[in-house]
Amino acid sequence: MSASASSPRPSPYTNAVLIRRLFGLAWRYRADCLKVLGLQLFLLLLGLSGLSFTGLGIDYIRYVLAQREVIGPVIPFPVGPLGLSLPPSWPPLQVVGLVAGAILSFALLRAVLNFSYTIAVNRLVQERLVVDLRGEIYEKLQRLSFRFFDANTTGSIISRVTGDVQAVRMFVDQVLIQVVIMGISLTIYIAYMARLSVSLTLACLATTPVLWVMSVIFSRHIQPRYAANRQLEEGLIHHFVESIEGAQVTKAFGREPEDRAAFDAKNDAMLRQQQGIFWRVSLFSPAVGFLTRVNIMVLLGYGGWLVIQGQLALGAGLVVFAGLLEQYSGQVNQVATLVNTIQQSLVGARRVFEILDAPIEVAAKPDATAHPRLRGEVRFDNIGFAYDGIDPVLRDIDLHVPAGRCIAILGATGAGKSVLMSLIPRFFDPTQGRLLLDGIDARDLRLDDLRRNIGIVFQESFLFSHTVAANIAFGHPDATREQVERAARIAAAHDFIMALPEGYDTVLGESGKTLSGGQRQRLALARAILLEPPILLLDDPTAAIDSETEHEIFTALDNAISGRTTFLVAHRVSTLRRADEIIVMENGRIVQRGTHDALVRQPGPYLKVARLQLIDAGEWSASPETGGAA
Ligand SMILES: Nc1ncnc2c1ncn2[C@@H]1O[C@H](COP(=O)(O)OP(=O)(O)OP(=O)(O)O)[C@@H](O)[C@H]1O
Repeated sequence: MSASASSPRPSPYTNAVLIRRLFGLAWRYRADCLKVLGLQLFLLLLGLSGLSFTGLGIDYIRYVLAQREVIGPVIPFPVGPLGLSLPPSWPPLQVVGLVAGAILSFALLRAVLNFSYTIAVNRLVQERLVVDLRGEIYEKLQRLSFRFFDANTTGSIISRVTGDVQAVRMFVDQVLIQVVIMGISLTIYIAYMARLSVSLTLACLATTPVLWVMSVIFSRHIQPRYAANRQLEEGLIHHFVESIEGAQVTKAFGREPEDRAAFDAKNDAMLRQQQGIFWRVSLFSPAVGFLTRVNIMVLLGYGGWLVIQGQLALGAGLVVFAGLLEQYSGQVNQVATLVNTIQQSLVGARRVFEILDAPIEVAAKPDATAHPRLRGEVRFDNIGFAYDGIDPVLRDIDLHVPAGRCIAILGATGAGKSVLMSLIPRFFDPTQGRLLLDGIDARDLRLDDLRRNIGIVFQESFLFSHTVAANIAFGHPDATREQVERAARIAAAHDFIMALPEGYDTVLGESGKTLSGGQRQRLALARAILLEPPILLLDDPTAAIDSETEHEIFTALDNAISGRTTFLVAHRVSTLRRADEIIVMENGRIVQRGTHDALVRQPGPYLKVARLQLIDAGEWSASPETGGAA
């Protein structure tokens, strides 16, 4: 569900706003649009020329027959458009051949131009507009905060980047260009028909207002259905994504039949909804087609009478008029498709603009100062944070960490440890108080500078489907193989990497799924270490690692950590005691802080945790009050 869709305020995306924005988008490609339009105009002129020559040919044949007194009295020598005259001295067969040759040449030229037109349109929309728009959305998605991704499902985002972008491009090639072409060609057809006979033109086009009324009614009915359709498709993609990601859980619990039934229900709902659209479109198109056929009926009745009365020529008059009316009707028949496409593209455009316009909550100030290298001093100054702006998950956090200190964080699940750490790289901004780095408000630092100074290992690490070496060097692509290996050794990853089929050049499966959880974490550690950042955030990085390997990693990490400001979420006392200071969190507050030795001497949550673990390890020798921990 999109952020704006859930908002009680009316959507800012009215049809007028969307159309204006789409025009703005097309304006960026005006040179290509003009080229496409020019080609279409030329095609139109060629079509008209072919038609005029057909009329001229018929009138010439009629003239020859009249001269030979095969039909009625002698009629004047026919004159073509723009006063063009056929050579009167030529034998009739040659003249007819000349006319046929001209018509053939026009048709050939039209075929070549049609080909160029198709290429030009494809280049405009598929090679430029769609590629640019997808790139813009991708770029925007990278800058959007985590709050956006919490509010929008993966399915919704995927369907916007794929289907909705195509709907936007349809506005350019199938609506905008078509409307201009339609406008120009209908004007030319009407003007040409009116030049032949004003009364016949008025009679034949009498059904046009009915058509416009029908189009407006159709638009009003179909647009909400397309919007609902996109929502249903979004739900379907969301189901797909979740069922692929959660395949293991579904199988483990034997829930495949229920999963299949849930999918079928969504699939059916979408089918029924699409059928609703299909029926409406299927009814509208033939209704438009029928109206345009009525015109032909009028033409034959009234136009035929005008010819018989001698008020209209047969070839250059009635035949050309019939050809023009046919072309006119063909264009008007497109109205059904056009109205349908407009509604689809408006729905798609709204969904694309919702992403492009989504506020970037975490952004650097325009006058943010450059600080390529921080020392690493971190101060939480009376910080509070609430995801929803109402219920705080962090309260009154005051914490000063001088550069180079290691702070371990202990707390029950949901205590706020990860949120606290996520404020340092500004994944979120505090809703109260300030975060200072080297004494500077984090909001005054350039965002990329800030993040390049921080190495992070999350609870669960994401790896890309590149080589092991490329994953370790992700934040420092120019690193040498020696640097990569050194980081891997510190993270206790070198030995298992060397056991992989291609060592450091082994390409990992999707999201690193071919590795165990502990192996993935060690690669993520190596990735963070390689950056040599002044600030390291380690969010329970060894949760998936056995205690022996954890010990191995932390012995090696001691080197990497020393001299860096480190925030380390851990649950094992053996790890916590390595820190310069330990903070204990409960319900979003810091409830205890101090060194391991100090904390085991005072009653409180740390003592409880430490006592249990140290007793288990056989290291607890006396009462805590006397500092009995080993
Ligand atoms: N994206 C989110 N939207 C809303 N609330 C969230 C979100 N992420 C976490 N929370 C809530 O914030 C609180 C703190 O979560 P946090 O992840 O910091 O806990 P934690 O101490 O790191 O726990 P754990 O040890 O289980 O990782 C929890 O109550 C959690 O439900």
